[in-house]
Amino acid sequence: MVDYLIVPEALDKAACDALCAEIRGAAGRDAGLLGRSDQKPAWPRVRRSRRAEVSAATEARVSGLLAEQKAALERHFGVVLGAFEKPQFLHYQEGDFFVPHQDGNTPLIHDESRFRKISAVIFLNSQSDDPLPDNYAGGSLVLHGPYSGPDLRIAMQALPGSLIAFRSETTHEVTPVTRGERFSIVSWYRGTSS
Ligand SMILES: O=C(O)CCC(=O)C(=O)O
Ligand SMILES: [Fe+2]
Repeated sequence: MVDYLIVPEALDKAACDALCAEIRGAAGRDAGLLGRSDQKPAWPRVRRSRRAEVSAATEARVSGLLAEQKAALERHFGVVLGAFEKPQFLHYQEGDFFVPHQDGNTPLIHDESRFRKISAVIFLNSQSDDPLPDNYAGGSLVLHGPYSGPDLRIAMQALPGSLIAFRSETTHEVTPVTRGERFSIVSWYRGTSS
């Protein structure tokens, strides 16, 4: 079993469309690992996507939304959460991907990521095999089963505006985008001790 929560329509369609347009037009750079900018060259075999620099107003709006969701996530996962990290605004183009990984909260890696308890992803546009200019194919967010059921794979349905939350130690990946552009927002809620 994989423990995850779907919050439908955390953002409405108009807000999603505006965010996609802003991300597409914003300056950006390769998204590093752990959001670090000191990894040069980028890690093209592990992850390929662009992290956009959106306006302060947009970032504040999304941070407000993440703050609003905190209580529901605490209830669902049975954890007490502290602050969340600065949201990242991601743009994947054809061929972009993120290999299977964990975002944090694993005992093996003693870095900043150990403070992450819950990962949140907000989808901003739709995945569909029916080609339309604002949707994409491929680019599935897939959650992997735990040690007790490692073969399990759960592909999340990308409905614009829905927020997906899962424990940060859950292995997950973004499969390569095969058509179009994919837009998402990610952030991580930390525990209370950091
Ligand atoms: O873009 C996504 O759907 C998820 C990205 C991700 O897994 C990450 O940034 O850690
Ligand atoms: Fe991730």
